[in-house]
Amino acid sequence: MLIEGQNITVKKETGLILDNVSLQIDEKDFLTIVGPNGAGKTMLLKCLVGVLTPGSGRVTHKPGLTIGYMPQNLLIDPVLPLSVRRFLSLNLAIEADFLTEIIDETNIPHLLDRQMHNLSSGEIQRVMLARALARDPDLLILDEPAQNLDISGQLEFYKLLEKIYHNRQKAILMVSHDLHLVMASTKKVVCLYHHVCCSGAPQAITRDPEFISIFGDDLSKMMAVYPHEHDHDHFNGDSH
Ligand SMILES: Nc1ncnc2c1ncn2[C@@H]1O[C@H](COP(=O)(O)OP(=O)(O)OP(=O)(O)O)[C@@H](O)[C@H]1O
Repeated sequence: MLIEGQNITVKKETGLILDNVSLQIDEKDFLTIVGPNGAGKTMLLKCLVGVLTPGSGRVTHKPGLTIGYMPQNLLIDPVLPLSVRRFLSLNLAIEADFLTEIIDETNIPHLLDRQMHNLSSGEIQRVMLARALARDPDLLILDEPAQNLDISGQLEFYKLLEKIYHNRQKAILMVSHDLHLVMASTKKVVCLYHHVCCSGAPQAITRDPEFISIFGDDLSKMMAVYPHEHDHDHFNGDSH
């Protein structure tokens, strides 16, 4: 077990945001949290990371757990000069060889001398991912990492994430609205709407009545058809 959240409850003046949410992340898990806007996904990640203390409930970390957290938004002061190179090592003691490995893996060597506030959304996400990886985390936590990217940027980012997952064999916990794009790599999906509505393997969850009632039948069908096992080879340019 890497993180165990038990009966996490968060109340704000606006109402009950997390209601008795329990969730466990194990080694090598690839877990994606889905849910409508305002469902409490970011709040749950913050509780699990430990930057927010829930009103009640408990979060337990494996002793010595290292987390690489990639938040939803990075606020960079455009007046303050901050190069990518500097951003990557800010307050971190990293071995040069390891940093170079990560820079290559996330395909950002050409960005090192650029200013953070001049990067495109896709470039920022790769740099943020590199920064999260620089701590050599046991668990990578990403909050809607592809939200500002166009469809090809999303595909590219999730492909990179899948490569990192396979290369490093570390756990990933992610909030994403792009379940159709991460179905193939995600091992488990948790559908959150203030409480855990349903959870399970992505193929199974898309048939769950609670999931369908939240996301609609069309989306569920779209996701359900996306992953399919290949029991045949492709010839003649057939690319399905
Ligand atoms: N500090 C706060 N005080 C009061 N309410 C808050 C606070 N932070 C978040 N909320 C509210 O809690 C609810 C859940 O917010 P959260 O950001 O966790 O949702 P989310 O599921 O991540 O949404 P999205 O998909 O839009 O990012 C929202 O209604 C939000 O307005």
